Amino acid sequence: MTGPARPVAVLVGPPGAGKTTIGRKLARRMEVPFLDADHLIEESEGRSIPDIFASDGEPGFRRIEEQVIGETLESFNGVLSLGGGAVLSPLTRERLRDLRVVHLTIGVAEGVRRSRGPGRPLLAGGDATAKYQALLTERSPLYREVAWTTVTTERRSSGKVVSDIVDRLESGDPHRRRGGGRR
Ligand SMILES: Nc1ncnc2c1ncn2[C@@H]1O[C@H](COP(=O)(O)OP(=O)(O)O)[C@@H](O)[C@H]1O
Ligand SMILES: O=C(O)C1=C[C@@H](OP(=O)(O)O)[C@@H](O)[C@H](O)C1
Ligand SMILES: [Mg+2]
Repeated sequence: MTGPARPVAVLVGPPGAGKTTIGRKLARRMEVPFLDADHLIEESEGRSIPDIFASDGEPGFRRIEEQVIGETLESFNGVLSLGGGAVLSPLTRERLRDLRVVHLTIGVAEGVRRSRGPGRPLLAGGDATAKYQALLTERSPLYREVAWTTVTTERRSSGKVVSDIVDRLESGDPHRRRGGGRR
């Protein structure tokens, strides 16, 4: 008997940590499908993320995000990358419990640098570093709460990061370090 399809891995972490980039490469490496929650939201709404923030505000965006992630987690069997703020929802955190959740980390300076541009309304305007730092302070405990494993992307190529994640998923050991076994 087979249970319901479950995601192979779910990627969480702050903006610019590399969830979308690494998630796509991880899926390719593992030969499973890839989905990005922000893309699913844009598709189902027919609007861009900045447009949704502008017309519905952050609370409106969070409601849509929670619903889209919930639906996807029920049926999807592949790699799913979430948006950086998805873990703010207690219901989403509950739904992530017992899944292979990969927490990608990044330092403030590099995180800010990688998150520049019009696509991320939460960090637009004002002091991006202060905003990013505040966001990390609020969310770091939440990322840690849902994480099965944690991997840094600071000064590391996406290929290396993907290899680490694959090693951990395949061995079932969330603390496995490369070099200690199969490469
Ligand atoms: N390991 C990495 N090293 C350097 N740059 C990266 C790395 N991973 C992602 N990036 C770059 O950082 C930016 C943000 O990546 P993205 O995958 O959109 O992050 P997220 O989805 O976590 O916000 C992109 O320009 C991407 O090319
Ligand atoms: O951190 C956040 O609250 C957000 C992060 C974005 O996704 P990425 O983390 O993929 O940039 C996107 O969901 C939206 O702009 C809100
Ligand atoms: Mg992303």
